[in-house]
Amino acid sequence: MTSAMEAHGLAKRYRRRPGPALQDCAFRLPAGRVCALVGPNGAGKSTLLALAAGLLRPTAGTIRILGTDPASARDRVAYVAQDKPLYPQLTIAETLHMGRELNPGRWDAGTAERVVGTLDHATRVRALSGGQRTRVALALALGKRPELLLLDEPMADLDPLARHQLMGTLMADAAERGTTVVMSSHILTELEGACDFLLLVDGGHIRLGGGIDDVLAAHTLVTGPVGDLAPHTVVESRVTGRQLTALVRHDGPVDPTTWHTTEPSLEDLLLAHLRAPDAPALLTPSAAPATHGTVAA
Ligand SMILES: Nc1ncnc2c1ncn2[C@@H]1O[C@H](COP(=O)(O)OP(=O)(O)OP(=O)(O)O)[C@@H](O)[C@H]1O
Repeated sequence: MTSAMEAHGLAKRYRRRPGPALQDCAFRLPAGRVCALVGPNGAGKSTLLALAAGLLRPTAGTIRILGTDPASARDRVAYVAQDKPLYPQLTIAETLHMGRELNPGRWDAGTAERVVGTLDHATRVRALSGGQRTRVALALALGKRPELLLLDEPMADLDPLARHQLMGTLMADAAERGTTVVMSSHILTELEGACDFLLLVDGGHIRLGGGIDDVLAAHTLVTGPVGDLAPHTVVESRVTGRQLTALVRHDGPVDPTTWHTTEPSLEDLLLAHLRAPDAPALLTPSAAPATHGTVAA
């Protein structure tokens, strides 16, 4: 399957920042997936999205977008940055007109209008609330009919109803067109139902990558007496009295006579990894980049 995004040894260092914001990132996002990009504040999520959009250049390594370099893919990619840059003096109608002019042959006026919803098209962008601006920025992005949609905390300033409605529009549109979506967010409930792929970035590194079902299936929540969990890899463990609770990456079945096991939720998985920064990284096969000399089909 073709890759929407593929990184090898990707690093980004900012001039006024002592350490790199991203370091040694290698992963692959297959085309057609809806990817949750998660990680704590300052992890490097926005940096990764800006590199993918071609707005930043890597300090080291490469990032390929839709099989080419980010600058060459720009027509096929839409990016909604956290600060949603729009022209404040334009009206909504003029902004949508600009979208049509900038995307000849691609522009989907119907989708853009649907995302704008009931907002008065004569209103200037500077008179819109933060959430209303988000609508207009998303309308520009979806109207472009991108093959890859990069969204940096897109729903953060929307009210719950608008968020629910816009997520519905976004996901229906992506499913219909087979758009690849990468969406960063701190709201796990927002991501859990919508996304089928996961990238966890922490401290500038990719900690987890792969189909959400595959990543979850690689882990087990274990409770039982304090003891040795070998040969399983313990991501995080806590002891309360004589009881041990652990998230493990299992190596074969976990002994049911000693341990009580349950499947972790996405939240269990992410929190355990964030609390245990030294746990080894995991990329499932679908997230592993092509090795040198092979080409991802
Ligand atoms: N233009 C810049 N100059 C210097 N340092 C920067 C710049 N942009 C980001 N950084 C730093 O790079 C690191 C990664 O930032 P980034 O914005 O990518 O994180 P993030 O995961 O998107 O965070 P958040 O969840 O808070 O939005 C942070 O330590 C940040 O301070």
